[in-house]
Order: sequence, then structure tokens, then C-alpha cells
Amino acid sequence: MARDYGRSSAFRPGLLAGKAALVTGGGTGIGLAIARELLTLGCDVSIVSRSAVKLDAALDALRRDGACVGRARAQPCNVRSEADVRGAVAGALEAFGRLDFLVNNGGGQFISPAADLSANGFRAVVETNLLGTFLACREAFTQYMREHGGAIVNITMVNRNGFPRMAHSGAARAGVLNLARSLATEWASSGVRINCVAPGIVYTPSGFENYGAMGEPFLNAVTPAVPCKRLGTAEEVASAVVWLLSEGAAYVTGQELSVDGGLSLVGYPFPLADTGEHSAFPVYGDAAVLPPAARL
Ligand SMILES: CCC/C=C/C(=O)SCCNC(=O)CCNC(=O)[C@H](O)C(C)(C)COP(=O)([O-])OP(=O)([O-])OC[C@H]1O[C@@H](n2cnc3c(N)ncnc32)[C@H](O)[C@@H]1OP(=O)([O-])[O-]
Ligand SMILES: NC(=O)C1=CN([C@@H]2O[C@H](COP(=O)(O)OP(=O)(O)OC[C@H]3O[C@@H](n4cnc5c(N)ncnc54)[C@H](OP(=O)(O)O)[C@@H]3O)[C@@H](O)[C@H]2O)C=CC1
Repeated sequence: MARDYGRSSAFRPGLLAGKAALVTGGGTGIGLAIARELLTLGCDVSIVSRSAVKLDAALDALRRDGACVGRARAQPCNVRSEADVRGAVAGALEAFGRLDFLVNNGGGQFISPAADLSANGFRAVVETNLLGTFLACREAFTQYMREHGGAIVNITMVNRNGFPRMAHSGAARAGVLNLARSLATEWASSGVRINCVAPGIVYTPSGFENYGAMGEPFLNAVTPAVPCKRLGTAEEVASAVVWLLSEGAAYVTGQELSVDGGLSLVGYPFPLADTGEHSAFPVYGDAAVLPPAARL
């Protein structure tokens, strides 16, 4: 039985007082947990995403939450739209007068075999996760961080060995990590750090609703493969994000931190059976020496 650490912050109260952050996808799931943690530590937070309904509900919950010390505001923004992103950064600056932190969390994908992906479906996922992250980084930098410094965290995924059935997203997030490495170097002279957090399988009702009937069987199949033998929580991701934003990570830039209960060590988020048994690979050499079970 897992011990429950509860919901209070692992960080010292007031750690981020006087700072301001922008969190994309901050109305639900992991983004909402990040916003809550930042607010609890005294940071002012702008949350942005496409749906005004989700943002309003989140803002209401955050403002009612007695632990949230910082000021919260929301602004609709589709990160695929250059104009929206420019406006979101400008709105955050107008409201709080500064932008110390950017968290590129808004994103997602759908489950599909690569062969069935349309160009538009692939483009939608790449635009959401990679282009959206680039636009938000560029606007945060040009509108504020170039002159004042800052810290950026991008949410990626555990994709070191690819991400079958989510090839579009695996590719986009690999691009996000490489982008972070480039920007970490280009923007170091402005005092800007940029890192990534790669969640393993983190249960968020909002996120897994997205997969409909495929969600639950996936979760049931993948949980035993995680060395920690459980799914992660949004708060566990938020905690890593806050550390990377904080002064405690002052010497860390261009890195990716997996928050995955060890999943990346065993390397394969989808159960192997998902790709089906087959004997499609011809053998070079003496097939007869292979044990029968290794031959298929
Ligand atoms: C699992 C563990 C790891 C990860 C966990 C998480 O991330 S949890 C977090 C999970 N949370 C999220 O993922 C939340 C955010 N995710 C999203 O909003 C969507 O997944 C999105 C990013 C695709 C944008 O969608 P949108 O509707 O705004 O996009 P659009 O209108 O621009 O359409 C462009 C193309 O995409 C196609 N298409 C779209 N859906 C599907 C589908 N289910 N099936 C097939 N195709 C689909 C659509 O048909 C069209 O192609 P067509 O027909 O013209 O050739
Ligand atoms: N949960 C998990 O196991 C994992 C999650 N991740 C990633 O973590 C992030 C958060 O996921 P999670 O909280 O679980 O799921 P959610 O579906 O709750 O979060 C996705 C958020 O992104 C926002 N969003 C989606 N598209 C856009 C867009 N075009 N412009 C602006 N905002 C957008 C959504 O809000 P709205 O609909 O209002 O736009 C929503 O708030 C996502 O990037 C996800 O892919 C990565 C690995 C594993």
C-alpha cells in the first residue's frame, strides 16, 4: 500500500513570492496542478488554453483554494495560433508586469497506428506540441525574458524508444527537447534557463477522457510495466516543474527530467503485445540454433 504524502507543497512557503508565471493548458490535469503549486508558493499565475469553460472552472477552483497565495487569471489561447500566443504573453505581462516563468504544458494527441494517420492529424499534433511550444518560448523571450531573464519548462513524454501508436506526438516531443537544447544555449546570455519534464503515465481524468474506450485498457495494461507499480499523479509532475523553475535549479539548463516511476528504464510505454505477434523478420545465419520460443 502506497504511503500518502498528502497535498501540501514540498517547497518552502513564499518560495516564489513576487514572481509571475504563464502556464499553457493550465485549466486541467497536470497544468492545473502546476498552477496550483505555483500559486501556493506565492507566484502570480496566468493560465491559458482553448476552452473558456475549462479556464473559468479552474479559475474558480483556484480562487476558492485557501492554499493559493498568488493571484490567478485566465485567458483563452490556442497555442497553434501565433496571434493568440502573442496576445497571451502580452496579457500576462499587462496583468502582472513581469513574466519570470513559462510552462509549456498545453498539448496532447490521439492514439492511432502510424499507417492510419492523415497528414492533417499528424500536423495537428505537431502544431499543438512543437509549434505551440516554440511560439510561446519566442514570445516570452522577445516580450520579456531577453531583457530580464527567466525559466521555461516544457512538458514532453517518455519517448526515448519511440512511442508506438502515438508516433506523431513522440516525434513532436523529441522536437521539443531538441528545441529546448538549442534555446538553452542561444538564450543563456540573457539568463534564461529552459528544461523539459517528461511525465510517464500520469492519471488525469481530463487527459484520459481524450482516449475514450481505449483509455482504461491502456492504463490497466501499462501499470504492471512501471517499476513503481503505480501511475503517477499530476502533483508529482508539478513538483518537478517547480524545482526546475526555482533558484534551486540555477545551474540546470537544456535537460529533460523524467517523472515516470522508472518507466523509461524499462523503456516501452505500450504493452509489447500491442504490436502483435509475428514472424516477419527473416533470419540471417542458422535459424535452427535458436530455441523454439525465440524463433516464433
Ligand atoms: C498515453 C500516455 C502518454 C500520454 C498521455 C497524455 O498526453 S494525456 C493528455 C491527453 N490530452 C489531450 O490530448 C488533449 C488535447 N488533444 C487534442 O485536442 C487533440 O488530440 C489534437 C491535438 C489532435 C487536436 O485536435 P483538434 O480536433 O483540434 O484537431 P483538428 O480539428 O485540427 O483536426 C486535425 C486532424 O486531426 C484528426 N484527429 C483529431 N482527433 C483524432 C482522433 N481522436 N482520431 C483520429 N484522428 C483525429 C482529425 O480527424 C483531423 O484530421 P483530418 O480528418 O482532417 O485528416
Ligand atoms: N497524463 C499523462 O500521462 C501524460 C501527459 N503528458 C502531457 O502533459 C500535458 C498535460 O496533460 P494532462 O493534464 O494529462 O491532460 P489534459 O488533457 O488535461 O491537458 C491538456 C491541456 O492542454 C490544453 N490544450 C490542448 N490543446 C491546446 C491548444 N491547442 N492550445 C492551448 N491549450 C491546449 C487543454 O485545454 P483546452 O482543451 O482548453 O485547450 C488541456 O488543459 C499534455 O501536453 C500531455 O500530452 C505527457 C506524458 C504523459
